[in-house]
Amino acid sequence: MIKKESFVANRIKSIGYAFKGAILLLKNEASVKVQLTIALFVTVAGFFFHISSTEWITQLLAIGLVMSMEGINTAIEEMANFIHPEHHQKIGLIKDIAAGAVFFSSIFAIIIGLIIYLPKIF
Ligand SMILES: Nc1ncnc2c1ncn2[C@@H]1O[C@H](COP(=O)(O)OP(=O)(O)OP(=O)(O)O)[C@@H](O)[C@H]1O
Repeated sequence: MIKKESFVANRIKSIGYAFKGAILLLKNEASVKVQLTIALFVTVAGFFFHISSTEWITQLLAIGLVMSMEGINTAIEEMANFIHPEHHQKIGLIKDIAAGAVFFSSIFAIIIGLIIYLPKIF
């Protein structure tokens, strides 16, 4: 029983740390702020154009994927700077690869947005 309580308490603590991380990203990362602004914009567009449940799910998945990728990219950048603050070709490569992951998710999120909204606009 004590074990179960500590498990639940630990899970609640972990959610607290994750929430703190999400707030840090939203406060400090310019790209996350831009992504949140775009997310709010397309959410308003979703209500305006009365998109379907499937379109909402796809749109929310795209938003979640891009913002999560950006968070992981930021964590990798922070870790790289901490481990090796000096200029190094390998650090540059690591950062570029992490940024490439964000690029992939962003490109496909844009394509999803075009598939949803282009037929409704034109
Ligand atoms: N320590 C380093 N050694 C070698 N190249 C680096 C180093 N730091 C950054 N670079 C290169 O500069 C690019 C930009 O690095 P930076 O850390 O400013 O990332 P950023 O994408 O501009 O960050 P943010 O997303 O926070 O604006 C990297 O992708 C990498 O090519």
